[in-house]
Amino acid sequence: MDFAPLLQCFKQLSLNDQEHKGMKATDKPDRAFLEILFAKKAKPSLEECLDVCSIISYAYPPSVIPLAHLQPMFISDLRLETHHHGRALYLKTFGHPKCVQAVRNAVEDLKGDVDRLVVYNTHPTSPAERILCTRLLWCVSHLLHLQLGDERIPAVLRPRVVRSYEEAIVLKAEGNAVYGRKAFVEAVEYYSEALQASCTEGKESLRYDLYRNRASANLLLGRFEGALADADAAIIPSAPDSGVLKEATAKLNGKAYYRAGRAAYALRNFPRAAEYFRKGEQCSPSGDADAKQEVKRAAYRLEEQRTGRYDFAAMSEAVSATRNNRLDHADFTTRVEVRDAEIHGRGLFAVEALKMGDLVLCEKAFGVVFASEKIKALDMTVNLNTNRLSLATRSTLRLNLLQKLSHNPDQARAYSNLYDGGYTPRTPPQLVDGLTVVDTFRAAAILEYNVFICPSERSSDQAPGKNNNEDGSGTDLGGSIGVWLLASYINHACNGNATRAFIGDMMIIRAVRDIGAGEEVLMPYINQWNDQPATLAQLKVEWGFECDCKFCEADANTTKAQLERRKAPSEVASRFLSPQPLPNAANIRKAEKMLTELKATYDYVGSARNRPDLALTGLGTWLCQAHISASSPRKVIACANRLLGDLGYGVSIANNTVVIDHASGCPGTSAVDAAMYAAHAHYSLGERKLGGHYEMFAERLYVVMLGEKRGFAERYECLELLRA
Ligand SMILES: C[S@@+](CC[C@H](N)C(=O)[O-])C[C@H]1O[C@@H](n2cnc3c(N)ncnc32)[C@H](O)[C@@H]1O
Repeated sequence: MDFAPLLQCFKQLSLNDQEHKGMKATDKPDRAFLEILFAKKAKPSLEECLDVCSIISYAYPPSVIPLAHLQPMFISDLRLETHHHGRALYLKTFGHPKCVQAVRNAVEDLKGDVDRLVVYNTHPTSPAERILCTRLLWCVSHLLHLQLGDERIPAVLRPRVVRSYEEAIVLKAEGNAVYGRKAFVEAVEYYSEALQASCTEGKESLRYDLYRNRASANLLLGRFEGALADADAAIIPSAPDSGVLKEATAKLNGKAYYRAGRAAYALRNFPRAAEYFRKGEQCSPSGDADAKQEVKRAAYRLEEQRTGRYDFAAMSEAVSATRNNRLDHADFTTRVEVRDAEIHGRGLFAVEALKMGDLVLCEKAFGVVFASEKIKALDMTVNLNTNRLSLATRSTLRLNLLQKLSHNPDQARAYSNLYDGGYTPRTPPQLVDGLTVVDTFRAAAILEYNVFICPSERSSDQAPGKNNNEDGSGTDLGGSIGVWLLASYINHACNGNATRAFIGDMMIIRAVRDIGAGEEVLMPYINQWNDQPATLAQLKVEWGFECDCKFCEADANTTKAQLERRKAPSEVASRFLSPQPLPNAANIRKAEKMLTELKATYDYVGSARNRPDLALTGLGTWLCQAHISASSPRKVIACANRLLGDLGYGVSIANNTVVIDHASGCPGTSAVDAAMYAAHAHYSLGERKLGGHYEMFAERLYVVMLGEKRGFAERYECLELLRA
């Protein structure tokens, strides 16, 4: 579908709006109208319903000036299409919030003037009440939500400030009540208010309770950095030496350590998590069972992190058994590091020598949205800055990430280090008035250069040989999609030395050939290496660069006359293969002739010179299969070796040993198939050792491409009989 006209239309609308820049709005709603519009149970208006598209407007930098230094302003000062830099607008909501794409409510300012406030970039699953509820006060510059007791609230709007210990107790009880109803955002607010109040000397136990409770609510909201800080603050440093009080303190500390451990675990700080869980375990005389379990779990993660040893079969099984593709595993990153790259900006480099098939990196998604997940429809996002339009999953991922970043400043900083396509100005995430200010425009730009498409469950589900759009490459229109922080530093090469596969939200990157210590890790962003024009066009459009790898260089050196000569035999071969012809002698002769003609149009196929086209590998594969049908194992072996050669894998056999040089191979199902045809032909001739060498190579390549062995035995089951 061509979205260009739609995009153009949005751009034009935005330009039209610019004509009113600096003017005062003349069509402001009055209070009576707003009271009806935001009455309890009021239906969304037609205008609100038509707002089915989120528009990322022309970018402007976020406000990073603390509230104390902003000049107050009023609704009457607002001007159309104008960013009121350096100003703050204090508003109080007075309607019932509605959530239609964005969250809306009626607001009034200090003079009693009214208007509608619409907040975008909220998560689609957050109820409107959480975002613009009636008991909140807002300052609008960037949106800063002020607690009721906040002294920055102008006196006229300021509600009574809770100061006494007794009031703090009431607030804590209210917090607990809303927590019980799973209203965790509100619970955090109550606990925070109570914390402002409960500063009375000698009442510290209330503070510990409040921090501990807030840690729990923050944990459930995914605000892990806040949860960790709260849980830390909830740890009671000194306890009486003995007696009931000692026991009670240990119990409370056990809870605090447990929550701190869970937050650290969620932040993937496994050593720290393990430490907290261990301390939690020690708080109970018989050893807390939950904490014990968590100590064990953290130990597994530490082991994965240290050794890179994962039980991929079990991970894959877990995805099927639980239907949960968000896996609980650590990252393995010790074999690589980020450095300045020759090709472009930063890249990822091997810090030790790696062999073909070795794990380069295994990483859990920083953020991911699976197509299979029920997404409350956010239909479309149009980015006027990058001229891109994204659908369901990508829009949801953007909102998820914004939530994660704005509540976890350290994670926001890690995300903000990723490539942003040269976005300016580069405002780093920073804490202003206790909030992490995230430049949402830049965050969206970063997303566009760093997303990977992933399969719904795992790479091995894909039917091998099919170039379906679930291989972690290419453009998506609503498919599963995610961001992997470290993998994002990997630069592209069509003939890269690594490739990626997925199990759930874990990205598994393996070496497709040996990689020297200090060598840059490169992988193809798009895996359709046999369609060069499409690949290059996509790289240009999506990632903004032209590839100059060895393949592309060879392609660029291919003359027009050569391409012209290749066109006809390539088309003839494609027609011959679709539908697959009968494997009789006449067709075999025909295929051999076509293959010779096609190969004559290449200077040199394989060995990283020219990428072999689909017709060529198709003919090679068909010939192997035809000779299997004709029970001609020697011919199968010859054809399989030729196909492997055309794919860049040099095969040599000496002293009853097969050596496959994979230094310049094009990894793919065709190569795995070819090796397996050769393996089974040798088995059928009783040459078990030679067959075994081919099979080992095939299996290794299969795991490189799909991340695990699952499906390998089934795929080659029919050939298996020959080995017996
Ligand atoms: C996911 S980032 C890779 C990391 C990036 N080089 C960095 O400095 O953070 C993707 C961007 O890297 C650049 N890039 C990747 N591979 C490249 C290549 N082969 N040639 C030129 N630029 C490349 C492009 O600008 C692309 O949009």
